Amino acid sequence: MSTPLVAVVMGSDSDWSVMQNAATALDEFGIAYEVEVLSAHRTPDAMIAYGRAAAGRGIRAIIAGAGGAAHLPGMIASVTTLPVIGVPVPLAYLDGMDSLLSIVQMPAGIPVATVSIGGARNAGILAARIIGSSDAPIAARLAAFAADLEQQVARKNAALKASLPSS
Ligand SMILES: Nc1c(C(=O)O)ncn1[C@@H]1O[C@H](COP(=O)(O)O)[C@@H](O)[C@H]1O
Repeated sequence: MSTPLVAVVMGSDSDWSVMQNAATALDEFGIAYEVEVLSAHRTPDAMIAYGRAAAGRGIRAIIAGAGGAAHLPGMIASVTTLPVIGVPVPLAYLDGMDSLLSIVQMPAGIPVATVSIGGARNAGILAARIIGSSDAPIAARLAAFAADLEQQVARKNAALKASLPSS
């Protein structure tokens, strides 16, 4: 197994149904990652130790997802210089708005790159872009991925037009 380059962390195992989409995206780009449940609220000492050690272990980006009072992404960002991508996880109440606002409104100096509510797939792709900025094979896979998306739109556009009565 290759050394993980990305850490996918989450406040609870209950976040996995959302966060697994980040892992799937990383798999698609062939990027090794590790997964960890950590909580700024429930396991503060372990969370800080993990954040402090991550860069030294070769991790290059951290994806952190949490729901509700989502302090995990910001707290992890405060104990590392690695880029941190925050994923607001929607819970039963407030539709994830509480999580989004908890993650996105960071004080200047400690950035968290926040994706959309439930947007773990984009978090995985953004981490791939971070790795790809200094890794030519990953950058090539990202370019091929973007070209494929473009072709998909062209195909759908053609199918839509062909389905119109005037066609
Ligand atoms: N927001 C946080 C943090 C944190 O920010 O440190 N730790 C757990 N949680 C969140 O609590 C929610 C409910 O957790 P449980 O399902 O375990 O009760 C999860 O979405 C988790 O991310």
